[in-house]
Amino acid sequence: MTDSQRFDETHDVIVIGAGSSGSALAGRLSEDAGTSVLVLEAGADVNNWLGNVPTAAVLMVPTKLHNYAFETVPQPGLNGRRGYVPRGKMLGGSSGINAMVYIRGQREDYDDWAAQGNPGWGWNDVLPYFIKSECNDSFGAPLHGQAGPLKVSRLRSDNPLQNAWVAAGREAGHAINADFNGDTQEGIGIYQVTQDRGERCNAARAYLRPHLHRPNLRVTPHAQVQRILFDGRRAVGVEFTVGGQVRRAQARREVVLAAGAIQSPQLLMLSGVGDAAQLQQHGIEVRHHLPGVGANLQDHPDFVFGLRSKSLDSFGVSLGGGWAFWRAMRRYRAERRGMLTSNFAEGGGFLRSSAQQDRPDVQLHFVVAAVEDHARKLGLGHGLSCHVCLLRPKSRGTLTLASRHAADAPDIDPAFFQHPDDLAQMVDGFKRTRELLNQPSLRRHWTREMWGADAHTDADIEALLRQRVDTIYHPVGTCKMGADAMAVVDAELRVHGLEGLRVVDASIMPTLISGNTNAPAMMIAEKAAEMMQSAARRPTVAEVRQAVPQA
Ligand SMILES: Cc1cc2nc3c(=O)[nH]c(=O)nc-3n(C[C@H](O)[C@H](O)[C@H](O)COP(=O)(O)OP(=O)(O)OC[C@H]3O[C@@H](n4cnc5c(N)ncnc54)[C@H](O)[C@@H]3O)c2cc1C
Repeated sequence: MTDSQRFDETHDVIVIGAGSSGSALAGRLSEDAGTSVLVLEAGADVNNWLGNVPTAAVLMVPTKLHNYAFETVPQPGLNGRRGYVPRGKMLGGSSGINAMVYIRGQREDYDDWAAQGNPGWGWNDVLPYFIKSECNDSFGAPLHGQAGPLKVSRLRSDNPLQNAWVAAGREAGHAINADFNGDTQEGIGIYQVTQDRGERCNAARAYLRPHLHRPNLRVTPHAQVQRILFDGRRAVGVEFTVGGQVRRAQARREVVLAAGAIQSPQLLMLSGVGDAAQLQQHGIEVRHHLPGVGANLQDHPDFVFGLRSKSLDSFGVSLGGGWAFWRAMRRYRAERRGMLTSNFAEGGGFLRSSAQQDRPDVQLHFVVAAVEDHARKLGLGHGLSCHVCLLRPKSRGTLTLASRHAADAPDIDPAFFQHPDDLAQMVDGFKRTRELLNQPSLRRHWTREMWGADAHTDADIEALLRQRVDTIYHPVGTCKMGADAMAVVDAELRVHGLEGLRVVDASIMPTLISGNTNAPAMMIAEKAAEMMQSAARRPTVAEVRQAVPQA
């Protein structure tokens, strides 16, 4: 008996996961009334204050509320500590809990993808899809879009600490950058955010919810896909659980994995696609030996400076802070402005860690709150933070199965600091960031460094980094696009060696981009939607034969 028998429902395309990429893909594909699309999402539809008020993310990022809250395996480079890997579990996926920073990356990132054997993915190729996706309230042509579904706006938090950040950048000798997605990324400035008039604009709000009335679009929350079903080498559907029932849906044209960089490779492996030896260890029948599945995991290693502050413009636990928050709630209700619209990481920067770098290699996030251990540790008082992360790490990790069940976490190993250059570059980045934090305009807003104040020599700083570095939430690369033996998908995002199956999410990035990964995940989906639509319109071999009179 083949997998293709006994289906409960049939659609043209099945999209697994309604995160940043899955929502964008399904929204675009269903614009064609002739294409029926089923979206299966393991999480809920969080269309309430928790999903919409920007600051509410602080309740989800450190907890299991609409968040898988995974952990890494112990990291030898981090003194054996386990890292924290939050991932959104809802319509909108990780864009439902992220910091809303709108960044595309650097031109060279995408030109590198193309040079690695991925035609059609250079900067000039992908820019139109960023523009198509974007509705920017401040910047327009030629680099920005103002008619797309993703609302991108200036922050409405009106926090005076932003001025201190920019002034300190100037004092430290950095260029001031009004648009990190403009001609150049380098410099210090204030981030633009994916917000719609003061509310979070996650991928579901941008691409899915406005179209739920479409008869050809079915979105099923609380549906966890267990495996992809095959008929020979062709993906023909999926098996999923919803409301305690096991169901099977058939895909007439394609199954698309958009479950993100952690769960897309996991589901491929659970479906028998991956490294044969690893699958056999778990007793999984090998459908197709593809050793790159789960390899090539890359993530941004990140250090956070914690700064004690007395400023009531920062978030904190105090009597004065409580009063400020109360007033901010009233303002938010009336105007959708003020403190509650903060994305916390308001100030930004892209710097070269040293003169040897020919383009920015570290990114800063200046946070108007003291963040310790991903906000899992809360203390009394107020504070500020500054993240410094390495943009193009050389370490390569893996994602492997821990069990045969989709509901279990896989083993996530980003291999932080496995490559020695990463640590050395971060030491330089640390020093440049500390220099900036000590400029007079900013220095007057904080009283002391909360940890690491006595780290001055390179050896001290290295030890501090090993003690405290963790991810800044940008895992990619586990189903990498390419043409080499370790590639999982080709440049049209079709899984090598199989039919009717694509991967469309952050896992296909062959190398990590220089910045936050939400807008790129949507760009990937925008491009994939066009590729899938034109593939569907392409005549089959049989149609071509029929059209050409045979001699
Ligand atoms: C805390 C945090 C802060 C971040 N901050 C920023 C930021 O400020 N700016 C930025 O650009 N990027 C940020 N990012 C990163 C960015 O949000 C992600 O890179 C992006 O959302 C990834 O998109 P994706 O489509 O690949 O995966 P996701 O958006 O994670 O979507 C995957 C979806 O698949 C679903 N799924 C998984 N398994 C199954 C299954 N078996 N069956 C059905 N559904 C399944 C999940 O529930 C999820 O909804 C942040 C991420 C986090 C976690």
